[in-house]
Amino acid sequence: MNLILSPPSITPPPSRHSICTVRSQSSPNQTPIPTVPSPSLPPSPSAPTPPSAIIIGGGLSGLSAAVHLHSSSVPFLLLESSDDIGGRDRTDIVDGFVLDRGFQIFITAYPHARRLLDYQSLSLNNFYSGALVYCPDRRFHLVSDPLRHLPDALSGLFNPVGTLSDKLLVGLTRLRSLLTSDDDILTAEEVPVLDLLRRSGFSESMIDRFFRPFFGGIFFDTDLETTSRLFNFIFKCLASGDNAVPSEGIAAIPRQLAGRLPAGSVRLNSRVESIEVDPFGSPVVRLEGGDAFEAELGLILAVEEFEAERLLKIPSRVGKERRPARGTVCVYGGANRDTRVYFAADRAPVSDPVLILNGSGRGIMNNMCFMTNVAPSYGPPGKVLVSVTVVGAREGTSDEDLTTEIVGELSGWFGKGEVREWRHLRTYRIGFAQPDQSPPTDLMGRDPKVGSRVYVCGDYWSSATFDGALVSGTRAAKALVEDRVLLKDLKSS
Ligand SMILES: Cc1cc2nc3c(=O)[nH]c(=O)nc-3n(C[C@H](O)[C@H](O)[C@H](O)COP(=O)(O)OP(=O)(O)OC[C@H]3O[C@@H](n4cnc5c(N)ncnc54)[C@H](O)[C@@H]3O)c2cc1C
Repeated sequence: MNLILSPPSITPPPSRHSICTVRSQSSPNQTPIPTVPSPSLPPSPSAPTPPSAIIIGGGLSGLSAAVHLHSSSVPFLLLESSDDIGGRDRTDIVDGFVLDRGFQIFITAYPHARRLLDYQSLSLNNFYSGALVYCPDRRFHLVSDPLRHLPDALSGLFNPVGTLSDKLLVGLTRLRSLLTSDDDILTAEEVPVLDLLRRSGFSESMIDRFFRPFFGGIFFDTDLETTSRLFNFIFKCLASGDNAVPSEGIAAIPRQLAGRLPAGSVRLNSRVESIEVDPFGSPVVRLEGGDAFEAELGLILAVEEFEAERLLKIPSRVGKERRPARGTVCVYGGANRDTRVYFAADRAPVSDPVLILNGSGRGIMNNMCFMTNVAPSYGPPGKVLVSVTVVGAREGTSDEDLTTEIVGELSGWFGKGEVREWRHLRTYRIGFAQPDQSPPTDLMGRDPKVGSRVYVCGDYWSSATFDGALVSGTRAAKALVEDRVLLKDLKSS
């Protein structure tokens, strides 16, 4: 059944029987889950529970929706298919090293994150404001934020990472972004980042040595096809905040949100197989295995774009041309691909907490970093965590070949003797890192309400950033709460 009903209407649902627990069809020993029966499930007479909203997906968007519902006293159940919350923001501990599932940087100036998260308890560790660029001359050159590292910026004015005028242009772009409101940035006329940079007057060497690896690493898009709106938004956030990682890894962010939720409101290992609508007009979600939950108060779909399309049975970008996916990422909705390789070393050849970019035009590494320079907690005492990012999942290359290639490149950068002792820890291949964000985009966020009591959120619904995911989840939950208030008013009038 197609769940996208247009236009959405708010009508009081017919009165119904009492709420009951669902009967598990798959595992009789499982603890009963509070819900109401779907049309095909006979109502159980036991354990009446109050009606609730359902959230599908425990990534940042689902969790921020959950936090808002909870603060609005709307009971809910969050269903997450995997074995933990966090979605794309998860962290593993391997041999005492803290490994984020893909290199991720949290920008403290993200406007919604600022309001929602408690930064102090995340114990953030900042990166150097700038980057070290490995250039075609086989040497490292520093690009620095002049407002935070003036002496470094001055001494780098004539280095080969772009021209003097490029460096002045960076300052100008920084100033312009700070003077423009977020709304204006997110709704401005848009072009691909590459066009914007060329039109702005940046030289090809500045683009190739700095912007391509830097923003290409952020968007997993070294062709720089991503929208200029997102570029300007990120540029502004970088100019007004810090790049950081929590001491306990990126998963500390979703964990903080989950920590605010009532006990029992999150159910893991619960993959939603389908969504239906019951005779009362309530969405009913059915899990793999047969359990069903009625979303009497509303359903918030907080899954990846391709999964939302599967569950809603329609393309999410209705009325918009479907953009070709990059590389072989088409199966995931035009998302970019990302591969991460971690190495462990006894000492880091660079001691600063700086991101290192591959501006040489050679090799497969896009950027790398000695994570323990940024956050010592990322490694056991006396050890260094090295992380390397390659844009694209490189599916045709085995882990072993990839590691050999990267070790060869690192040896060229730092010397064979330095790299010889590094030990491979783990490789993450992430087929779906981010949705395609090339123009046309709607980064202000689309209307989360897509049907009667059905709301959608997720990074693809606004911007593929932590902030975009968080803000879209809050918006979906707000829409659900507002509809409930309207519904109450209608009932009482
Ligand atoms: C490697 C990598 C690096 C990144 N770096 C940055 C960065 O530096 N800065 C930045 O701002 N952003 C970054 N991002 C983007 C950011 O992580 C995402 O935009 C954000 O986490 C998306 O959150 P979400 O809730 O929209 O989706 P997700 O995190 O994908 O959450 C969706 C959840 O739904 C669950 N789910 C799916 N289907 C079902 C189902 N049928 N039933 C139940 N549950 C289901 C999934 O298991 C998942 O937990 C990065 C992403 C990756 C992968």
